[in-house]
Amino acid sequence: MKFEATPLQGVYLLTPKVFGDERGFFLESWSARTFANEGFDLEFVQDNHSRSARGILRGLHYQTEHTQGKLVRVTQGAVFDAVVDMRRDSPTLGQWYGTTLSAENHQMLWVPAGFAHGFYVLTDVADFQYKCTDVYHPQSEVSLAWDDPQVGIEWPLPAGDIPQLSGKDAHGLAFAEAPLLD
Ligand SMILES: Cc1cn([C@H]2C[C@H](O)[C@@H](COP(=O)(O)OP(=O)(O)O[C@H]3O[C@@H](C)C(=O)[C@@H](O)[C@H]3O)O2)c(=O)[nH]c1=O
Repeated sequence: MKFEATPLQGVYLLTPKVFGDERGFFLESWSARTFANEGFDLEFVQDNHSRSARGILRGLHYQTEHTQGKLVRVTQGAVFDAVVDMRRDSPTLGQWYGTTLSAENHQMLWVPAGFAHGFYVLTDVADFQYKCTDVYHPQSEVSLAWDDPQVGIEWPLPAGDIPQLSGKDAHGLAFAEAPLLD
């Protein structure tokens, strides 16, 4: 597994070692030992799997209580995955990072607690799977506006297109109004 730092402290792009043979491929998507060797002592309590159609954007989400670290990957299709630093004392507060995760590149993103997270689906179907370090806590969930101009995420949207959003994500909070995390 290759661990690459991103411009946002604590966020890592991971590229697993893929063993291909005549049967297909094999990879380790999570190994407590491998991550511990890289200095990540993680305990996951929930695994999630969503499926979405092309043009759907989920997010940007975070929880102010039971803040979740997420190890995210795509097992069918491709998405543009994005995170926004919501950590009050972070030198990169309000900055974003995005990358394409796909079933082909097998890459994963480690998103520590303290970030809003979302993704935009680039293929007809995308299966998105992720491990979380804390439980779902809808009472404290925040939807940050995907298109907040102050954050300025450069989503790879076809010109003029608006992504398909859930009701709550269509009314996401502006960054200036969104609660910050300690
Ligand atoms: C996230 C979640 C949702 N649900 C339920 C609530 C709801 O009825 C249905 C769909 O929920 P949502 O619309 O919030 O699903 P979704 O928009 O896919 O939410 C997810 O978005 C991505 C970007 C994230 O980062 C995740 O942490 C999570 O917030 O699933 C759970 O039961 N457990 C969970 O952990």
